[in-house]
Amino acid sequence: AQPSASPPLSAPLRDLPWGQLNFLHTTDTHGWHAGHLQEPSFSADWGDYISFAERLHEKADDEGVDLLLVDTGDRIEGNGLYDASDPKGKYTLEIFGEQDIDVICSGNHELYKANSSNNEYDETVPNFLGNYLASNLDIFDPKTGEQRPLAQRYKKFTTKNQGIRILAFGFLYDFTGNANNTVVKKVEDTIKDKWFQQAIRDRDVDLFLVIGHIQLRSQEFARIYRAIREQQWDVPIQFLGGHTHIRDYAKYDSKAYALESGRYMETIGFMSITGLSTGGKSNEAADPDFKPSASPSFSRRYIDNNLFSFYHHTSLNESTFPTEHGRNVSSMISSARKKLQLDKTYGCAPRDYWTNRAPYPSKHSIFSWLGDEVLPGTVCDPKRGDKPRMVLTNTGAIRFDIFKGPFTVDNSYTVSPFTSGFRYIKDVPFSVAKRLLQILNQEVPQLWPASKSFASKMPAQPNQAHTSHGLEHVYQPSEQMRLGKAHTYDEKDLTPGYTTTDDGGSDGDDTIHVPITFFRVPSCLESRIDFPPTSASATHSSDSVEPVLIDLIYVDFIQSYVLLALKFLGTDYQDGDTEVYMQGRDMTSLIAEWVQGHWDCE
Ligand SMILES: O=c1ccn([C@@H]2O[C@H](COP(=O)(O)O)[C@@H](O)[C@H]2O)c(=O)[nH]1
Ligand SMILES: [Zn+2]
Ligand SMILES: [Zn+2]
Repeated sequence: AQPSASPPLSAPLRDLPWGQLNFLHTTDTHGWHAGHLQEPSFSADWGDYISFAERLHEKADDEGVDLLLVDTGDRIEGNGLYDASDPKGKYTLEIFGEQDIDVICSGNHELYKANSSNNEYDETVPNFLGNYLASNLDIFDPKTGEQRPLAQRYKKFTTKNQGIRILAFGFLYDFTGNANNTVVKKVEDTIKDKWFQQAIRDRDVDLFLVIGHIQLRSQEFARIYRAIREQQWDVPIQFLGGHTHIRDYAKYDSKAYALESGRYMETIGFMSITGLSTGGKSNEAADPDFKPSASPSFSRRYIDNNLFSFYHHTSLNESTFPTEHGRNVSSMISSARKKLQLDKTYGCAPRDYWTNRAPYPSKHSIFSWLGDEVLPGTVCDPKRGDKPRMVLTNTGAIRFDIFKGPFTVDNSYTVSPFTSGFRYIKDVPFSVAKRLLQILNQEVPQLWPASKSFASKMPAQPNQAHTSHGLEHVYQPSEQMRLGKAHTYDEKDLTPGYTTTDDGGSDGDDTIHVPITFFRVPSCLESRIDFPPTSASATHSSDSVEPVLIDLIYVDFIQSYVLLALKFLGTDYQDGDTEVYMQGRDMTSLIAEWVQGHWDCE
């Protein structure tokens, strides 16, 4: 990380619970490999993570235990470092590939576009050859057109220090939104495959490791768990998941646990197991009394991704912590950011706008801002003029918050990275269109943003007033932090942050925080534009009369759901009735345009 983003917080920390076998886990990094420039809690970059992993490897080797690195996908889409380059991923593929990852798999985001899955096949798989697993994922080879596994289905290996024999799989949930150059086989079908059934019958295994871009409390993981347990009732199983962007830890049985490690480089998951058998390098040979424990112990820690945490967990400091390799990767990141001009400012936000930290609708809700200001100010296709129109978007199209202050090129991608354009159906009866939102919000959970699941883990507080909890502290280093002074623990000095409750209790987070309040948001929102006013003085859409016909505009990502909802309402619109609206525009460019026109920096 750059010095300006260095150690942010002098907060009380829980130590890492080291064991015989240890994991560092990342998931859903979505291009945030430069870390969070506006939030010190998450300000370490991928280079710092490389230093961290190298230092922990040294520690593991000193102690004679093992450390494995895992990544469970969604490495792309969500940050200028990936999305602003042409082609996308020009810098991040190489930056990410610098980390030495032992087991890795694909997320859904690698597969939305043929271009990005081909990148996996041509670059990421060869870079992690032998470690990239694709248990239920095929690709049509871009050169031959032949359908092939994206990577090997599973791997068996023995750990370096303890000699633990591990059989590992790498799954993706039953994703259906992929481009037509890949094939995702349903988990329930894959586990019937001969290769899988043979693999799980292997008796010379000390641990099954199932990594997946799959949430922990899902049918997919439950099916894999049951399939393994049908053959091996007693062998420990470690699951490492992702996709829902949350911190979570689930107990399937006393020898089977699962960890999910958040999103956007906010969290480095740490998992440890002690009491495993070590058939690969028999401890029994070295110690005739050695017995694997009847019930191994599992433990987890969610590390806030910042240097303060990294220094603490390595017992090192600013001068002793970074490795040459880590430093070089941090330089690669800052040079890529410069080339992409990610710090160029479009304007300055007058206040914070939250995805889930403010209720919707409200002054601080990013969705209120989008629906009330951005869309009305930007959605107009010259070929349709100022016809009354209604815009529908899924809230999942908005991925991150806006902080008060400079709004940069980078922020335009962190808020909305997707290249989905807009489409429309002309002259839809308003009597039908006005009923769409309610149907979309009730019937289409697939449209929910990942953060919806995040919010749904929190106690529902739909009517609770937004409390800022002094959020300024999260991204404004205190005097003591800047001076690097030691800090005595005192509750009133705690900073707001993640306070996770999971199947292990509420002691999983490394940094002790005061909680942040999260609010649920609907799946979709609508914006009504240029509706006929009731009187000459009317300025708000709520002061308008109902038009008879409107142009129904939506982001093309939700087209199939919009058409389905229209069918449900008794109409018969087909794909052929839809047309492109505002050719070449997407949410990223609309937001950038609106900010440039409305948010001055004084
Ligand atoms: O073009 C797109 C692609 C995705 N979305 C939204 O993202 C989630 C999936 O993201 P995860 O990181 O895998 O959770 C999807 O449900 C949509 O809400 C989008 O809006 N447009
Ligand atoms: Zn994701
Ligand atoms: Zn995902």
